[in-house]
Amino acid sequence: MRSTFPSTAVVDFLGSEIVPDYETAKVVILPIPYEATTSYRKGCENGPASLLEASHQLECYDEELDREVCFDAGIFTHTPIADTRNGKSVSAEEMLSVTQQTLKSLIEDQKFVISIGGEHSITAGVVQGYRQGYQEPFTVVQIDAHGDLRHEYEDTIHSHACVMRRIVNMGLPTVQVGIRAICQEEADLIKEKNLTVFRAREMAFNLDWIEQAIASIPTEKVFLTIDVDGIDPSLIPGVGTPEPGGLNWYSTLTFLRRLFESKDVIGCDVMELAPVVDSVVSEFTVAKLTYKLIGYQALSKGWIKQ
Ligand SMILES: N=C(N)NCCCCNCCCN
Ligand SMILES: [Mn+2]
Ligand SMILES: [Mn+2]
Repeated sequence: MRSTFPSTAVVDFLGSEIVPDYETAKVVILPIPYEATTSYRKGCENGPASLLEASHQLECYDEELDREVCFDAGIFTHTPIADTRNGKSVSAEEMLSVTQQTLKSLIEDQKFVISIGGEHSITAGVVQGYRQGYQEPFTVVQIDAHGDLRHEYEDTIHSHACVMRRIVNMGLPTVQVGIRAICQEEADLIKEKNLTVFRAREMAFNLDWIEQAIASIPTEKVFLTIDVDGIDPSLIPGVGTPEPGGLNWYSTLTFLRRLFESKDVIGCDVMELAPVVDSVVSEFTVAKLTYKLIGYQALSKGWIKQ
Protein backbone atom coordinates (compact mmCIF):
# COMPACT_ATOMS: atom_id res chain seq x y z
CA MET A 1 0.00 0.00 0.00
CA ARG A 2 1.28 3.45 -0.83
CA SER A 3 2.11 5.59 2.16
CA THR A 4 2.81 8.92 0.49
CA PHE A 5 1.05 10.93 -2.19
CA PRO A 6 1.37 9.61 -5.73
CA SER A 7 4.21 10.87 -7.88
CA THR A 8 3.57 13.45 -10.58
CA ALA A 9 4.54 10.98 -13.34
CA VAL A 10 1.58 10.38 -15.63
CA VAL A 11 0.17 6.90 -15.53
CA ASP A 12 -2.56 5.68 -17.84
CA PHE A 13 -6.07 4.81 -16.72
CA LEU A 14 -6.13 1.00 -16.25
CA GLY A 15 -2.38 0.92 -16.96
CA SER A 16 -0.98 -2.01 -18.84
CA GLU A 17 -4.40 -3.53 -19.47
CA ILE A 18 -5.00 -1.25 -22.43
CA VAL A 19 -2.93 -0.05 -25.35
CA PRO A 20 -3.24 3.73 -25.35
CA ASP A 21 -3.93 4.94 -28.86
CA TYR A 22 -5.49 8.37 -29.34
CA GLU A 23 -6.75 7.74 -32.85
CA THR A 24 -8.85 4.69 -32.02
CA ALA A 25 -9.86 5.64 -28.45
CA LYS A 26 -13.49 6.66 -28.01
CA VAL A 27 -12.80 7.83 -24.47
CA VAL A 28 -10.23 10.34 -23.23
CA ILE A 29 -9.42 10.74 -19.55
CA LEU A 30 -8.26 14.33 -18.99
CA PRO A 31 -6.40 14.93 -15.69
CA ILE A 32 -6.72 18.51 -14.34
CA PRO A 33 -4.66 18.61 -11.11
CA TYR A 34 -5.59 22.21 -10.26
CA GLU A 35 -6.19 23.45 -6.73
CA ALA A 36 -6.35 27.07 -5.62
CA THR A 37 -9.53 27.85 -3.69
CA THR A 38 -10.34 24.80 -1.57
CA SER A 39 -11.63 26.09 1.73
CA TYR A 40 -11.11 23.28 4.29
CA ARG A 41 -9.00 20.13 3.81
CA LYS A 42 -6.49 20.43 0.94
CA GLY A 43 -5.13 17.89 -1.51
CA CYS A 44 -7.45 17.64 -4.51
CA GLU A 45 -4.56 18.53 -6.84
CA ASN A 46 -3.38 14.98 -6.02
CA GLY A 47 -6.75 13.51 -6.97
CA PRO A 48 -6.05 12.70 -10.64
CA ALA A 49 -2.74 10.89 -10.04
CA SER A 50 -4.20 8.84 -7.17
CA LEU A 51 -7.25 7.92 -9.26
CA LEU A 52 -5.06 6.81 -12.20
CA GLU A 53 -2.79 4.80 -9.92
CA ALA A 54 -5.77 3.14 -8.21
CA SER A 55 -7.34 2.33 -11.60
CA HIS A 56 -4.56 -0.23 -12.16
CA GLN A 57 -6.30 -2.39 -9.55
CA LEU A 58 -9.65 -2.42 -11.38
CA GLU A 59 -10.84 -5.52 -13.16
CA CYS A 60 -11.22 -4.85 -16.87
CA TYR A 61 -14.24 -7.12 -16.80
CA ASP A 62 -17.36 -5.27 -15.64
CA GLU A 63 -19.46 -7.91 -13.92
CA GLU A 64 -22.68 -5.91 -14.29
CA LEU A 65 -22.21 -5.41 -18.03
CA ASP A 66 -20.55 -8.81 -18.60
CA ARG A 67 -17.87 -7.23 -20.79
CA GLU A 68 -14.26 -6.13 -20.74
CA VAL A 69 -15.52 -2.62 -21.45
CA CYS A 70 -12.11 -1.03 -21.93
CA PHE A 71 -11.50 -3.03 -25.12
CA ASP A 72 -14.82 -1.91 -26.63
CA ALA A 73 -14.20 1.72 -25.69
CA GLY A 74 -10.50 2.35 -26.13
CA ILE A 75 -9.29 4.69 -23.38
CA PHE A 76 -6.59 7.31 -23.89
CA THR A 77 -5.15 9.20 -20.91
CA HIS A 78 -4.23 12.81 -21.75
CA THR A 79 -1.27 14.61 -20.19
CA PRO A 80 -2.32 16.77 -17.19
CA ILE A 81 -3.34 20.40 -17.78
CA ALA A 82 -3.49 23.38 -15.38
CA ASP A 83 -1.14 21.53 -13.01
CA THR A 84 -0.59 23.36 -9.69
CA ARG A 85 1.40 20.57 -8.05
CA ASN A 86 4.83 21.29 -6.57
CA GLY A 87 3.88 24.87 -5.85
CA LYS A 88 3.31 25.86 -9.48
CA SER A 89 1.00 28.80 -9.76
CA VAL A 90 -1.76 28.80 -12.36
CA SER A 91 -4.30 31.65 -12.31
CA ALA A 92 -8.01 30.87 -12.44
CA GLU A 93 -8.20 32.61 -15.83
CA GLU A 94 -5.35 30.47 -17.22
CA MET A 95 -6.95 27.30 -15.85
CA LEU A 96 -10.34 28.14 -17.37
CA SER A 97 -8.80 29.07 -20.71
CA VAL A 98 -6.59 25.98 -21.14
CA THR A 99 -9.43 23.73 -19.94
CA GLN A 100 -11.92 25.22 -22.37
CA GLN A 101 -9.50 25.01 -25.32
CA THR A 102 -8.46 21.44 -24.55
CA LEU A 103 -12.08 20.29 -24.26
CA LYS A 104 -13.04 22.06 -27.48
CA SER A 105 -10.35 20.26 -29.46
CA LEU A 106 -11.13 16.84 -27.92
CA ILE A 107 -14.83 17.37 -28.72
CA GLU A 108 -13.90 18.25 -32.32
CA ASP A 109 -12.09 14.91 -32.45
CA GLN A 110 -15.36 13.31 -31.28
CA LYS A 111 -13.91 11.95 -28.07
CA PHE A 112 -16.05 11.18 -25.02
CA VAL A 113 -14.07 13.04 -22.38
CA ILE A 114 -14.03 12.37 -18.65
CA SER A 115 -12.20 15.25 -16.96
CA ILE A 116 -10.79 14.35 -13.55
CA GLY A 117 -9.94 16.99 -10.92
CA GLY A 118 -8.86 18.90 -9.16
CA GLU A 119 -11.23 21.38 -7.57
CA HIS A 120 -14.80 21.85 -8.71
CA SER A 121 -14.24 25.36 -10.11
CA ILE A 122 -12.61 23.64 -13.13
CA THR A 123 -16.07 22.55 -14.30
CA ALA A 124 -16.83 26.13 -15.45
CA GLY A 125 -14.02 25.80 -18.01
CA VAL A 126 -15.06 22.29 -18.99
CA VAL A 127 -18.66 23.40 -19.59
CA GLN A 128 -17.47 26.38 -21.67
CA GLY A 129 -15.65 23.88 -23.90
CA TYR A 130 -18.93 21.99 -24.45
CA ARG A 131 -20.80 25.24 -25.18
CA GLN A 132 -18.29 25.87 -27.96
CA GLY A 133 -18.34 22.31 -29.22
CA TYR A 134 -22.12 21.82 -29.29
CA GLN A 135 -24.77 24.00 -30.90
CA GLU A 136 -27.70 22.33 -29.14
CA PRO A 137 -28.68 23.19 -25.56
CA PHE A 138 -27.69 20.82 -22.77
CA THR A 139 -28.48 20.45 -19.09
CA VAL A 140 -25.77 20.32 -16.45
CA VAL A 141 -26.60 17.51 -14.02
CA GLN A 142 -24.57 17.85 -10.81
CA ILE A 143 -24.06 15.27 -8.07
CA ASP A 144 -22.76 17.14 -5.02
CA ALA A 145 -23.27 17.66 -1.30
CA HIS A 146 -23.03 21.42 -1.89
CA GLY A 147 -25.08 23.78 -3.99
CA ASP A 148 -21.98 25.69 -5.19
CA LEU A 149 -24.36 28.57 -5.99
CA ARG A 150 -22.69 31.43 -4.11
CA HIS A 151 -21.85 34.46 -6.23
CA GLU A 152 -18.48 34.77 -4.50
CA TYR A 153 -16.65 32.93 -1.72
CA GLU A 154 -13.51 33.97 0.16
CA ASP A 155 -13.02 36.93 -2.20
CA THR A 156 -13.17 35.05 -5.49
CA ILE A 157 -15.93 34.23 -7.95
CA HIS A 158 -13.73 31.34 -9.16
CA SER A 159 -14.08 29.42 -5.86
CA HIS A 160 -15.14 25.77 -5.96
CA ALA A 161 -18.11 26.94 -3.86
CA CYS A 162 -19.36 29.13 -6.77
CA VAL A 163 -19.08 26.88 -9.81
CA MET A 164 -22.79 26.18 -10.30
CA ARG A 165 -23.55 29.90 -10.02
CA ARG A 166 -21.19 30.45 -12.97
CA ILE A 167 -23.08 27.76 -14.89
CA VAL A 168 -26.54 29.11 -14.00
CA ASN A 169 -25.29 32.51 -15.19
CA MET A 170 -24.31 30.95 -18.54
CA GLY A 171 -28.04 30.35 -19.01
CA LEU A 172 -27.82 26.54 -18.94
CA PRO A 173 -30.52 24.48 -17.22
CA THR A 174 -29.29 22.58 -14.16
CA VAL A 175 -30.44 19.60 -12.09
CA GLN A 176 -28.70 19.26 -8.71
CA VAL A 177 -28.70 15.92 -6.90
CA GLY A 178 -27.59 14.94 -3.37
CA ILE A 179 -27.54 18.51 -2.06
CA ARG A 180 -27.33 18.83 1.74
CA ALA A 181 -25.27 21.95 2.51
CA ILE A 182 -26.23 25.41 1.26
CA CYS A 183 -26.14 28.93 2.68
CA GLN A 184 -28.96 31.48 2.85
CA GLU A 185 -27.86 33.15 -0.39
CA GLU A 186 -28.07 29.80 -2.20
CA ALA A 187 -31.46 28.95 -0.69
CA ASP A 188 -32.77 32.33 -1.86
CA LEU A 189 -31.38 31.84 -5.38
CA ILE A 190 -32.94 28.36 -5.64
CA LYS A 191 -36.36 29.89 -4.84
CA GLU A 192 -35.91 32.98 -6.98
CA LYS A 193 -34.83 31.03 -10.07
CA ASN A 194 -36.91 27.95 -9.24
CA LEU A 195 -33.84 25.73 -9.68
CA THR A 196 -34.30 21.96 -9.73
CA VAL A 197 -32.69 20.52 -6.60
CA PHE A 198 -32.97 16.95 -5.29
CA ARG A 199 -32.03 17.13 -1.63
CA ALA A 200 -30.28 14.18 0.02
CA ARG A 201 -32.62 14.41 3.02
CA GLU A 202 -35.63 13.85 0.77
CA MET A 203 -33.94 11.32 -1.54
CA ALA A 204 -33.25 9.04 1.45
CA PHE A 205 -36.98 8.39 1.88
CA ASN A 206 -38.15 8.67 -1.71
CA LEU A 207 -37.11 5.69 -3.81
CA ASP A 208 -38.70 7.32 -6.83
CA TRP A 209 -36.15 10.15 -6.85
CA ILE A 210 -34.22 8.53 -9.68
CA GLU A 211 -37.15 8.57 -12.11
CA GLN A 212 -38.18 12.04 -10.93
CA ALA A 213 -34.67 13.37 -11.45
CA ILE A 214 -34.45 11.92 -14.97
CA ALA A 215 -37.90 13.32 -15.81
CA SER A 216 -36.87 16.78 -14.58
CA ILE A 217 -34.05 17.11 -17.14
CA PRO A 218 -35.40 19.43 -19.84
CA THR A 219 -32.99 18.56 -22.69
CA GLU A 220 -31.87 15.42 -24.51
CA LYS A 221 -28.21 16.31 -24.09
CA VAL A 222 -26.61 16.28 -20.65
CA PHE A 223 -23.26 17.23 -19.20
CA LEU A 224 -22.69 15.35 -15.93
CA THR A 225 -20.52 16.83 -13.18
CA ILE A 226 -19.76 14.63 -10.18
CA ASP A 227 -18.30 16.29 -7.10
CA VAL A 228 -17.36 13.11 -5.26
CA ASP A 229 -18.42 14.61 -1.91
CA GLY A 230 -21.99 14.05 -3.18
CA ILE A 231 -21.43 10.34 -2.44
CA ASP A 232 -21.49 9.48 1.26
CA PRO A 233 -18.13 10.23 2.97
CA SER A 234 -18.16 6.75 4.51
CA LEU A 235 -17.53 5.54 0.94
CA ILE A 236 -15.22 8.38 -0.14
CA PRO A 237 -13.62 10.00 2.93
CA GLY A 238 -10.95 11.62 0.74
CA VAL A 239 -12.70 14.91 0.03
CA GLY A 240 -12.01 18.46 1.18
CA THR A 241 -15.44 19.29 2.61
CA PRO A 242 -17.17 16.08 3.77
CA GLU A 243 -20.90 16.16 4.56
CA PRO A 244 -22.80 13.24 6.13
CA GLY A 245 -25.85 11.74 4.48
CA GLY A 246 -24.68 11.31 0.90
CA LEU A 247 -25.65 8.94 -1.90
CA ASN A 248 -24.93 5.25 -1.43
CA TRP A 249 -23.05 3.18 -3.99
CA TYR A 250 -25.92 1.30 -5.63
CA SER A 251 -28.32 4.26 -5.85
CA THR A 252 -25.52 6.21 -7.48
CA LEU A 253 -24.95 3.47 -10.05
CA THR A 254 -28.67 2.99 -10.68
CA PHE A 255 -29.13 6.71 -11.26
CA LEU A 256 -26.12 6.90 -13.58
CA ARG A 257 -27.19 3.88 -15.63
CA ARG A 258 -30.70 5.37 -16.04
CA LEU A 259 -29.21 8.73 -16.96
CA PHE A 260 -26.94 7.29 -19.65
CA GLU A 261 -29.67 5.10 -21.14
CA SER A 262 -32.34 7.79 -21.23
CA LYS A 263 -30.25 10.85 -22.21
CA ASP A 264 -27.35 11.68 -24.51
CA VAL A 265 -24.50 12.30 -22.07
CA ILE A 266 -22.03 14.45 -24.04
CA GLY A 267 -19.35 14.49 -21.36
CA CYS A 268 -18.64 14.19 -17.65
CA ASP A 269 -16.25 15.19 -14.97
CA VAL A 270 -15.27 13.68 -11.63
CA MET A 271 -14.00 16.33 -9.23
CA GLU A 272 -12.70 17.02 -5.71
CA LEU A 273 -11.04 13.70 -4.86
CA ALA A 274 -8.39 14.56 -2.24
CA PRO A 275 -6.56 11.35 -1.33
CA VAL A 276 -5.95 10.39 2.28
CA VAL A 277 -2.45 9.21 3.18
CA ASP A 278 -2.38 5.49 4.06
CA SER A 279 -5.84 4.69 2.75
CA VAL A 280 -6.72 3.79 -0.83
CA VAL A 281 -10.48 3.50 -0.32
CA SER A 282 -11.37 6.89 -1.80
CA GLU A 283 -9.27 6.74 -4.96
CA PHE A 284 -10.21 3.14 -5.69
CA THR A 285 -13.92 3.95 -5.28
CA VAL A 286 -13.61 7.00 -7.54
CA ALA A 287 -11.60 5.01 -10.12
CA LYS A 288 -14.35 2.39 -10.14
CA LEU A 289 -17.02 5.08 -10.47
CA THR A 290 -15.11 6.50 -13.46
CA TYR A 291 -14.95 3.07 -15.12
CA LYS A 292 -18.71 2.61 -14.53
CA LEU A 293 -19.31 5.89 -16.40
CA ILE A 294 -17.36 4.48 -19.35
CA GLY A 295 -19.31 1.23 -19.15
CA TYR A 296 -22.73 2.92 -19.10
CA GLN A 297 -21.75 5.15 -22.02
CA ALA A 298 -20.47 2.11 -23.94
CA LEU A 299 -23.80 0.38 -23.34
CA SER A 300 -25.84 3.42 -24.30
CA LYS A 301 -23.86 4.21 -27.47
CA GLY A 302 -23.74 0.58 -28.61
CA TRP A 303 -19.95 0.28 -28.33
CA ILE A 304 -20.51 -3.02 -26.55
CA LYS A 305 -21.07 -5.72 -29.10
CA GLN A 306 -23.16 -8.53 -27.69
N1 LIG B 1 -18.52 23.62 -2.43
C1 LIG B 1 -18.03 23.58 -1.26
N2 LIG B 1 -17.23 22.64 -0.89
N3 LIG B 1 -18.37 24.50 -0.45
C2 LIG B 1 -17.88 24.58 0.85
C3 LIG B 1 -18.38 25.79 1.45
C4 LIG B 1 -17.85 25.89 2.81
C5 LIG B 1 -18.70 26.77 3.63
N4 LIG B 1 -18.20 26.98 4.94
C6 LIG B 1 -19.01 27.87 5.62
C7 LIG B 1 -18.52 28.20 6.97
C8 LIG B 1 -19.28 29.41 7.45
N5 LIG B 1 -19.18 29.59 8.86
MN1 LIG C 1 -19.15 19.47 -2.83
MN1 LIG D 1 -18.90 21.02 -5.67
